[in-house]
Amino acid sequence: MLITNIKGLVGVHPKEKLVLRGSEMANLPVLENAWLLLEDGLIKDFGLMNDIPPSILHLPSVDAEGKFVFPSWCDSHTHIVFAAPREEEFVMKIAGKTYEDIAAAGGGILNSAHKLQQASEDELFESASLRLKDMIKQGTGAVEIKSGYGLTIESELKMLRVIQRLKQVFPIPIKATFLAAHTYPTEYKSNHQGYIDLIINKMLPAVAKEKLADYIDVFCEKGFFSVSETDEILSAAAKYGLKPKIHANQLSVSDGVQIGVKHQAISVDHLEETDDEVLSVLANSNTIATLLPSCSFYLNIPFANARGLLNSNATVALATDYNPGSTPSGNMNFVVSLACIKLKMLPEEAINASTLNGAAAMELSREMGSITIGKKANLFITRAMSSLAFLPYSFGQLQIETVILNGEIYNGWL
Ligand SMILES: N=CN[C@@H](CCC(=O)O)C(=O)O
Ligand SMILES: [Zn+2]
Repeated sequence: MLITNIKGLVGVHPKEKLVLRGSEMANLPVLENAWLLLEDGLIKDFGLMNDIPPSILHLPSVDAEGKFVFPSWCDSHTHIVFAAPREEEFVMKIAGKTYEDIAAAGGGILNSAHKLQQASEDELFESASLRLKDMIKQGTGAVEIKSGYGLTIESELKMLRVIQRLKQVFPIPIKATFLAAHTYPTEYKSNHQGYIDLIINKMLPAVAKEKLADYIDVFCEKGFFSVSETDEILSAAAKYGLKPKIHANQLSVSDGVQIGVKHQAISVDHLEETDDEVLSVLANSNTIATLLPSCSFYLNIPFANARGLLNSNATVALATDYNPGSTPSGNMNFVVSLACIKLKMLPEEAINASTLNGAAAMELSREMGSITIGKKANLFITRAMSSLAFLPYSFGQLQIETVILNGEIYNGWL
């Protein structure tokens, strides 16, 4: 497929650029008045319309006059396998209850776990597929999905098998993360070590045997998993080659970021509570700071200090956190808008954080995240737009006209 007359071909990073940090993130290379050639599911070549080789002019082509072509969004933090939404908690929040109040009253993650334990693998697969299709239509072309609503060995494995089926069926790269350490099941409320032993001695070997996970995650937070409990779980997971991507500093300052960096986490995610120590630990670190501004928006909690992280030369990615409790939305376009409006990221920084750095937060940036020859042809074409900044500016409005996956137009066929 040939795409011609592209007003702006966005994110033409060189092949060797696999992640961007600090001030580099403001550099988003855009080729104006360009063509793009896709072949065998990959990006084959691109250039300026003035120099288009006559030998390719006969190929079937899409005219993108006035439009921008972006690499697909890479959403590196989601929980899209769940049995039921939780809009009753939404109403409780409007009436003044906090996320912690709801969790303490048996709502929250335990509520989702209870419902998921009753659901069949097929039901979970169907509902997660619908969510994933919606995300793809909104421009997402690679995704990470976590377990963590099972909390028993059977149900955690059930969730991970659903993610494995999604991997087999969907035409986009998917990474699976094992998050049994999401909260303590009621029966282990006063026996934390009992649940940790279950994770370490029973769940981890079973997950590893079936090769069901790419990463390990822990919700390191007051009232959930302490820093030393997180340390113990990450050490055990390392024996199975599972690298961490952890939840840290969402509701309070802890040493969650420090413990993640100690274990060479791929990413530490949330960081709504970003103190100076977090900034200095992540400065120049290889661990990516993944920010989830639609979670802050929905829960009315602080927004992460993205500018502080960028000024500290950290590596910042953006993701949705799509889940039924804290972020019932998988729309990366909205995340990019919020990053500009609330995190004060420039459009260029927010787009890099949602493409190349999002891919890096799933160890996918050799194949995804930029318009680079040889990468997967997962991309989208916008409507005609006046400029690049129009996309985040027009928040809540879908500017995507055509989604292309593996070099083919996606029609929501699945
Ligand atoms: N914080 C932990 N996990 C999810 C929320 C889970 C839930 O409320 O169901 C999050 O990332 O926000
Ligand atoms: Zn999360």
